[in-house]
Amino acid sequence: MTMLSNPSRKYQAFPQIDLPNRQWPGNVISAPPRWLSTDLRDGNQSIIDPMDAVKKNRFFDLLVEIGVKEIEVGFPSAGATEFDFIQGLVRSGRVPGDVMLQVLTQSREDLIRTSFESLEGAGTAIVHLYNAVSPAWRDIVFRMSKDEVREIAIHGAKVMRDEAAKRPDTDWNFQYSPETFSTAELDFSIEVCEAVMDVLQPTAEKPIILNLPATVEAATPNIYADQIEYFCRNLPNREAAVISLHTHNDRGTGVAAAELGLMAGADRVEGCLFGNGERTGNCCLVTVALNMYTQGIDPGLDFSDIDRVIETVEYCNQIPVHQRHPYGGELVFTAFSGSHQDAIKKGFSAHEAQNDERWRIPYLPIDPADLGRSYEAVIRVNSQSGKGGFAWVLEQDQGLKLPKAMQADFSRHVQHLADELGRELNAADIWDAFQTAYHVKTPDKHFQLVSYEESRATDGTRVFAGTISVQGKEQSVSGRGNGLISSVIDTIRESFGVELEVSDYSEHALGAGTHANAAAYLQCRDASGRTLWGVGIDEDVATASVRAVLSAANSAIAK
Ligand SMILES: CC(=O)SCCNC(=O)CCNC(=O)[C@H](O)C(C)(C)COP(=O)(O)OP(=O)(O)OC[C@H]1O[C@@H](n2cnc3c(N)ncnc32)[C@H](O)[C@@H]1OP(=O)(O)O
Ligand SMILES: CC(C)C(=O)C(=O)O
Repeated sequence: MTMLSNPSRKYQAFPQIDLPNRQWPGNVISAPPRWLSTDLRDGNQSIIDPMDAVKKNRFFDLLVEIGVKEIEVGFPSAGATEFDFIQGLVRSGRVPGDVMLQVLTQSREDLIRTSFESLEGAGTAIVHLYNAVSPAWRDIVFRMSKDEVREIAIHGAKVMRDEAAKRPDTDWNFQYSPETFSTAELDFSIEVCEAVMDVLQPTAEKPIILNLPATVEAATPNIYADQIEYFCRNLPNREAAVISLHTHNDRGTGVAAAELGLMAGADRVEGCLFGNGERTGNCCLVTVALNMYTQGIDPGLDFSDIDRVIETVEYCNQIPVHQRHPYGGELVFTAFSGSHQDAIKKGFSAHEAQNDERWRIPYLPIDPADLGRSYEAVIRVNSQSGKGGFAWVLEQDQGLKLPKAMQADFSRHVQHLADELGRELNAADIWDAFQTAYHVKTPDKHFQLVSYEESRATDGTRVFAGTISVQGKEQSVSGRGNGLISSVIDTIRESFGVELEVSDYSEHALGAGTHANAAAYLQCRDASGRTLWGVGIDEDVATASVRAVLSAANSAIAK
């Protein structure tokens, strides 16, 4: 079996839409749409084990919590589980006053009646009627003419109207979907929708929802936008209709199609959290909402604890959210590669220094904190990582701010360890490698600081006195102020024969919560001209600087 050398024998390009002077490319999304979650219907009908009432209730509560106001809760005529859940929900009193339940039904009399019965007692609700309108469905599924297919819709609308009239205590809203809209003739879809409107008599005050599905996504998203703009321009009595989008993701552009559809004039978006749904899924509501958020628009949906949302969605659907799913995936705030880590680290520093909230962190389109994620997870280190990665980890974990040149030196050790272990390095691996590389944990044969005392002279300069040892031989060291490092270096040359020449030195205080108060970094050359680094970490700066000298001396004798 091979792919076709000439696929045009089997597949044809989707025709362009004749839409002169299309407006949507110049439009911007400036306000959130009405959102409808179809997780409990389109999402539920697409999973291996449809949700039981416990899962459906848990999902429903989550949707209410994040702020979804229109929720398609099921397909009541599909069976007792669906019907009982919907009726149970209505009777439970758990549906907030500003949330509307929606149910879906084929345009068949008995199914429509069952759907109304399932909502008995609801304060307000939407009944959603559908039938497919495109040529393939007309020819293959229904084997009906256009007139007969239009008649299915008209008959369904009449049953809806009559069933609603029998239950005046509920505020009924009607939704109609010309299923397969995206592959149907536009004028025929309009004709069918107009016929449904003739029956239901919507007004601007009490509009009908016309939901225009890309039941199967068949073209680039600009074509869908053209279809929506064409529909909006040519539907008579447009003001009596809420135009709703329901995209699928067969070509991987379900979100893009919904966004362009909004630009083309739609008012409402249907979809599922994290894009669950038939085949490749529905439009992902999380992505569309957070795309808006990153453009400065409040989407009216709250994903500030996105991990909890994911936990519930994964539990209910029994499908994991992909690690790279926009905004929610486990890896989307993680940078492995060195240049990304470097840029993110610089971005966070610049962000801390600026005095406004403007978000300008390279590689991160959204602040992870807005979604309840922590910065700690941002940078991870493996063999692809550069200096920025471990420097960030050492700074976050130990408070150490390594000088640039020392980062380059330590980089060799990290690279070596990552190659050797063949896995991601965690913070403990990096700290351990650092202590080994710079002899922070000193074995017996190395230079040790045996005892020490730091005090202040009357003029305020720091005075240090202590004892160092190597291989059992002890020697006193002392010094004050800026001369301390050179006096220790002189001592280890004269007493132990180890030559060091200082080329750079820096120190800094360690932040609150770290295990010591000061860190000192010393760059030296040994007798053969090799560059060595020493690091000292201690309660006070003087002791840290002495330790840095001993650390460099240990590197000299270890080499
Ligand atoms: C695009 C979507 O996602 S639409 C939602 C789809 N969701 C579901 O189907 C889930 C729930 N469905 C079910 O549980 C069942 O299919 C039921 C209960 C609705 C109906 O079951 P059944 O009566 O056994 O029939 P089945 O589903 O096979 O329906 C096929 C018949 O319905 C007709 N039909 C399909 N859609 C529609 C429609 N929207 N309006 C009218 N008739 C329709 C078909 O032409 C076919 O007719 P035929 O038997 O004369 O050839
Ligand atoms: C019923 C409709 C809205 C649907 O699910 C689809 O066309 O995908």
